[in-house]
Amino acid sequence: MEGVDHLAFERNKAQFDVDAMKIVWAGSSHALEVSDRMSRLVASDPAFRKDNRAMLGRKELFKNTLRKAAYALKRIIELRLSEEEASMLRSFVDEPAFTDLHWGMFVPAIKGQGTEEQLKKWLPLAQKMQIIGCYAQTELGHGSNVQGLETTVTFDPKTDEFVIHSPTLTSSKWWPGGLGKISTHAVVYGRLITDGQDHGVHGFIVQLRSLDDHLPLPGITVGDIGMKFGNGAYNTMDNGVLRFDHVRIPRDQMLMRVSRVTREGKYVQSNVPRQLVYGTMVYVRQTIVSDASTALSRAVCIATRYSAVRRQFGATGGNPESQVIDYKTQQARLFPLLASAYAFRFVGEWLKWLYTDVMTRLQANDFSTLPEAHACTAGLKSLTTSATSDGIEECRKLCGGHGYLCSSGLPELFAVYVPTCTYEGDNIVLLLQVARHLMKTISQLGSGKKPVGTVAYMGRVEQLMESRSDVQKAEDWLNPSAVLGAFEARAARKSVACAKNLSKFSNPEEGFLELSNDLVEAARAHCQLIVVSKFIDKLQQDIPGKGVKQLLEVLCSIYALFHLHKHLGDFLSTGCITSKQGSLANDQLRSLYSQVRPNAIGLVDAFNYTDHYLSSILGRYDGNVYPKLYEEAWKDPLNDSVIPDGFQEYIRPMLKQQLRNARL
Ligand SMILES: Cc1cc2nc3c(=O)[nH]c(=O)nc-3n(C[C@H](O)[C@H](O)[C@H](O)COP(=O)(O)OP(=O)(O)OC[C@H]3O[C@@H](n4cnc5c(N)ncnc54)[C@H](O)[C@@H]3O)c2cc1C
Repeated sequence: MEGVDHLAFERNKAQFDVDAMKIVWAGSSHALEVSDRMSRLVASDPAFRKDNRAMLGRKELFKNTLRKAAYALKRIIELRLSEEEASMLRSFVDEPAFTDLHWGMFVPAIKGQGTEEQLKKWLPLAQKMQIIGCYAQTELGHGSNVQGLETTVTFDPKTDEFVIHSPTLTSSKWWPGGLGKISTHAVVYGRLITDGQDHGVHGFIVQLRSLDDHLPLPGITVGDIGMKFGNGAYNTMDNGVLRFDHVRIPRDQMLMRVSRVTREGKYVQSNVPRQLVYGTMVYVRQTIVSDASTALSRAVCIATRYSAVRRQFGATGGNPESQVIDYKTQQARLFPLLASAYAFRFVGEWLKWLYTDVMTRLQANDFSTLPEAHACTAGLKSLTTSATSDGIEECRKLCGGHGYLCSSGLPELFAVYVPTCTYEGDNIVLLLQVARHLMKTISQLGSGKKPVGTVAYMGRVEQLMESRSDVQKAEDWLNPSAVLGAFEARAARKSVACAKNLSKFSNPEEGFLELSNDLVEAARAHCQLIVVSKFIDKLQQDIPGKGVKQLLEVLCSIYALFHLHKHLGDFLSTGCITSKQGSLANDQLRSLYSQVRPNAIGLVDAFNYTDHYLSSILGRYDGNVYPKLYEEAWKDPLNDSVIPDGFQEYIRPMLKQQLRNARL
């Protein structure tokens, strides 16, 4: 039935002001207004259709992406959209494209690493898309280990140029998005060599293709690296391979904000501190954390709506069967993910603040918070993207068999999302960086250096090593200080245990390698503490709207207690809580799930996603799932004919026992 809201009875159960929650989710009334307007603009324009994406061949799929990118830019210009509106519009088009790397990596790299003159020259071209850029760092042989990159960039003082070369097969650039077929330019990372001396890896702006006929420039071999995981998904992106054969670029195309090469070929550090470039990394990782909340909330929205529609078992006395959302096991899998989506939203919001704070301090030559900010963005990127990838897959399972259909929207969402665990820093490598920071923090405690920011709790390490939770009944776990105390003690104790074990090794690096699993766990505990504490901080703010704050408190407790329950071994083995207190936390969780249940649909409606953006029959706003699933099946190309192509040649001979004579 068209026009009927099959989930109206669920929406009526909500005990809070959904519109007010929409504002909290969006970040402000203004952000909600813009995102609502942009998402509707995209949804109502047939040019942005994407429901057929999983069935398109690679070439058609890719061409379609190019058309959408060009059309989006046309609309942005026609409607004179602001930068904020344009970026929202692009995100609602919801198709990975070369533009993501252009805006998300190429432009920020120039902004972060270029001099004033370079900004003046390159940014206007990039902003109008008169040039299209990508970010070419990773090589076939090296990704995580950036210092292992092999591309050479040698200064030639005779011509005042750099010569870029790929000396080995493994030095081929491999993976950069937008590189394969589209980018005209790239920020290329290679080893800078002047006068025979290797100065390590630096960034250079390199033109790859002609701006007239798009052919690769002399000495450049470039192409796409091939199909990737899933249907549709990230195959809309032209991840590329690139080789240089002694390609020459002018000297002023080295990104020279922090170091430069003079006309005479001298390598000099500028008076701009090297740490400034870390600002870009903090920015990029902060957007990845915000995107994690978006991807997870999409999956959760689909799984929650479908769980309210889907009924299995339990029909009694002529009543319908039970909605699967009423099963406690379904709630215990789904609601922590719902809570995580909100938790990641708020930690992402906080990271935005952190980025501005870091930048302000950097401008004032204050680098004191930088190592901490760097470690914390690395850790949060790792934690949120891993949890989101696992969460999307869990949502697919929560939707049973139908979740496996592309029309559920979940397989493509998963396939698009999972590489986030790898790019912008492999998640394990990042946690190891966090662990290094934690170990350094502990080693400096004795020297009187006060830990700042998210490691400030380490300053109370002596007290945290001794503390005991005073939880006596289940409701005590609703007290934020009880939760914080347990998470801080667990994180501190895990780190201290690692530091103690490390000190037994005569060679610290050997110890670090040997203990890396424990170090990763300590880093994870630290990052979970950050998410919990930022959620709690958010709740200290004035949050208007009937029942909004109360529900957020419920979600915050679910996030914390779910992790406490999941990692109970940590909390018990470090002696932060007793097994009785662990079991009280579990009791409290059950009660919290019951409080979410009537509000579940309202809480996912608050994400304010259009059906176009969700692209899921199971997650339709109106809950009209079955007729639409049935309709969708008939659209599959296999159903174009009643008898499939291949029947006469292969199946008929089988049925008629004539395989021996068949031409196979
Ligand atoms: C979809 C996608 C898009 C990408 N886009 C771009 C782009 O636009 N530009 C670009 O330059 N690059 C891009 N990349 C490349 C990406 O940044 C790298 O793949 C990433 O940095 C990981 O490096 P790697 O592939 O070398 O993995 P590896 O480092 O080889 O990882 C392999 C395994 O080794 C483990 N490992 C590695 N080092 C350590 C260690 N020290 N200790 C313990 N374990 C370790 C890892 O955890 C992992 O399990 C993209 C990648 C993907 C998948």
